[in-house]
Amino acid sequence: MLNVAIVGPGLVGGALIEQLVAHTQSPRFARLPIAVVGLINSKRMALSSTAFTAADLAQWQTTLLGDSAEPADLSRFADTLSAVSGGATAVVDCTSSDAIAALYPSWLTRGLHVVTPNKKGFSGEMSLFREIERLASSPLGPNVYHEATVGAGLPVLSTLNDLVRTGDRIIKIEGIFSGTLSYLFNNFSAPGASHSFSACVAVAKANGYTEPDPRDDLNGMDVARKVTILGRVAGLDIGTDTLPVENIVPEALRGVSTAEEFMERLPEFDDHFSQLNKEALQSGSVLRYVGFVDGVEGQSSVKLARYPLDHPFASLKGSDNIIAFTTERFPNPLIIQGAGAGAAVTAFGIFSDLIKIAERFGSGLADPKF
Ligand SMILES: NC(=O)C1=CN([C@@H]2O[C@H](COP(=O)(O)OP(=O)(O)OC[C@H]3O[C@@H](n4cnc5c(N)ncnc54)[C@H](OP(=O)(O)O)[C@@H]3O)[C@@H](O)[C@H]2O)C=CC1
Ligand SMILES: N[C@@H](CC=O)C(=O)O
Ligand code: NA
Repeated sequence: MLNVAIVGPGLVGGALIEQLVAHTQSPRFARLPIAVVGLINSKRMALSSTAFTAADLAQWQTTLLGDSAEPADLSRFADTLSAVSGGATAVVDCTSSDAIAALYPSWLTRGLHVVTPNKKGFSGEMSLFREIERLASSPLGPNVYHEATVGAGLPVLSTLNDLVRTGDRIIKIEGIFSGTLSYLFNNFSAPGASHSFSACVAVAKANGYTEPDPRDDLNGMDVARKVTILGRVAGLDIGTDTLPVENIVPEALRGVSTAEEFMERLPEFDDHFSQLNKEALQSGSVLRYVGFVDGVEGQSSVKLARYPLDHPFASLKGSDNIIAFTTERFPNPLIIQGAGAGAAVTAFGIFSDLIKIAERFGSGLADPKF
């Protein structure tokens, strides 16, 4: 049995719970049993010594967290999880919190596996990244998987890891790494497109593509974090503090205090973005927000660029990401493309990581008991 505890069940964590419930109810997956044993948000927590029932999980907001009398206490949450006997236990961090990412070493030290779509632990302080890597490197010790941190559920990090571990040399990785910015520019910057910039941002937010605070997408930091993660997995000493990052948030909007105020005031700047777009279209190009990992010259960057209409980046659809790996073995790049944001595809990436752990550690083991 693989026991799963979810920190921060929001949009993505909620979709994961739905997928896990469908899994537990399907006889096809009986060989890979997964049980949800804990949930915690910033206010409350719920833990079960025998795994939550599918009926309770179907209404987790009310039945499990809403009705729980237990205040959130991350330290007691981890203590209880590490006392589970029977099976392996994975903590899934579905927050975007730096403070939660800083707890991964303590969870790993207690033998808890970590799976997460949260980019902070892998793109923040290099010392934290290295500590996580060190603790996850012991052959029989706990695992860390974070496929959903880049390209949501697309198999980007598993592919990169396989290239690196089999001795290929990464020359460059370039692409469109943000579902939000892909959706935004695919719909805003195309011949004949008539949507305003702010309206496209509002739809990306409503579709669940943006970060909890959409300024993290528009200021380039979300893409910078992904470029950092790719670079570090490829073995580069790279960080968001030194990476050149183009922030497309207009100067006058950078100081607003809340995400709500930012969204309210964004339409004031539609003319500014229309002008940028007009200039690109007049030169036979479209605008696309791109990231670039340079494995050779150390010139990685994140920026808004113009691409001619016949370039593959110019014809992307929806929230698609496109990631092109140029390596010694793949001088014509190995390309991965598909939806790079949204709750269901992100939860799929987390779930597929959990299945890897269940295959290695969980099957055939006893049911959970605290
Ligand atoms: N949306 C997408 O397409 C993708 C998202 N991701 C990543 O997935 C993660 C989750 O995103 P999303 O689901 O949209 O975010 P949400 O804001 O919907 O959910 C985040 C949850 O985290 C909880 N939380 C915040 N701080 C804490 C804390 N200190 N302790 C416990 N719980 C906490 C919040 O709880 P409360 O309500 O109590 O504050 C909330 O339920 C982010 O890291 C994001 O970058 C990655 C790939 C794609
Ligand atoms: N906000 C991000 C979500 C996934 O990482 C994006 O738009 O790509
Ligand atoms: Na991915």
